[in-house]
Amino acid sequence: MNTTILKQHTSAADQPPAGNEIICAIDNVSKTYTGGSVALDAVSLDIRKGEILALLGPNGAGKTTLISIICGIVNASGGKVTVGGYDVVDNYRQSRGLIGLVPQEVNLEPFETVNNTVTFSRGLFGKPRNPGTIEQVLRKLSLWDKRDSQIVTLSGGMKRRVLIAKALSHEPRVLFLDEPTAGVDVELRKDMWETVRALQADGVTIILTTHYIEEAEAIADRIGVIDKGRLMLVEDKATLMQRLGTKQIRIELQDPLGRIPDALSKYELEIATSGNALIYTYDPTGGRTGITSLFSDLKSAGLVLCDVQTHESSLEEIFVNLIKGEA
Ligand SMILES: Nc1ncnc2c1ncn2[C@@H]1O[C@H](COP(=O)(O)OP(=O)(O)OP(=O)(O)O)[C@@H](O)[C@H]1O
Repeated sequence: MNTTILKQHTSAADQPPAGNEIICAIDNVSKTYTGGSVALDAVSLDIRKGEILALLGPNGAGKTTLISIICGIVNASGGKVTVGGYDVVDNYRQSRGLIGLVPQEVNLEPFETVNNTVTFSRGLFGKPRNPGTIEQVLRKLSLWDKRDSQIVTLSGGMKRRVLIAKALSHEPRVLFLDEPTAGVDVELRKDMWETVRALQADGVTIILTTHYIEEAEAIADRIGVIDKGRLMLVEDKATLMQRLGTKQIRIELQDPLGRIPDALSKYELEIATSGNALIYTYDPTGGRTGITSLFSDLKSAGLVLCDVQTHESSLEEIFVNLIKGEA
């Protein structure tokens, strides 16, 4: 999978519209590790209550560092973060209590039972025992039938769900998933996406980091792109795809074409490698698409069509085009 590298890009559209409740505010956060490695450079981002935000970026971009600062595991070199209005440094206990963190690594006690594992995590947050809440969490993650099973007996997918159950055991309002599907097969990935959507339906705000553009495309409401410690872009997925996406029509021809006839030069047309098809690219947001006149001009030019297919840009194509455009 290609990773993405974008130049700085911010606009009024990046800011949440007024009236949206902010659950986590990240203001001008930087991090330089001992030894001089700059992991984050002036990152500002408001996370909206109830959204699924995907932070997309290549290896070493700074995603884990950002999550670790929000969770109070790593200290920022500069800037400020609040969760539910609590400063993550000055009011660590209150802010951390609102956060569930699902780490990248599966770090479970192999011979402990599912129920004990999740119950123990709740205790770490100083919350009183509440078997009813633990039952709800386990049922939500389809682990109730496995509550008395040892971790070692579970499949990889179930172990990942136990990690989520642990993170939800103290009833947080915000859930961070750090690379939830790194290295897992397609089926498990889709299973994880369903789990994430179900949690959102229950009112949990979800922030996930990923290398996979298709993952962001599949489940995120908003997408942030981090590269080399900078937040390059953050925007609603639908707006992003509409704003930057193009549509294409592939027109299969009865007879191969050597060059585009002069009468058609005003259209953005390419000849497909075989010569048996024309590709017409247009902006779906621009009002007039030019399709009607194109078809009429194709006919006047004596071209006989066999088939027509449409194609819309995927998020990956949008990013690749952006990179090409900025290069
Ligand atoms: N404890 C540390 N000490 C020094 N440098 C670190 C430390 N942790 C991370 N870094 C550096 O900070 C940068 C950002 O790393 P980070 O792990 O936040 O990126 P990431 O986007 O989460 O990457 P990945 O997808 O590989 O997990 C990298 O250059 C990394 O080498």
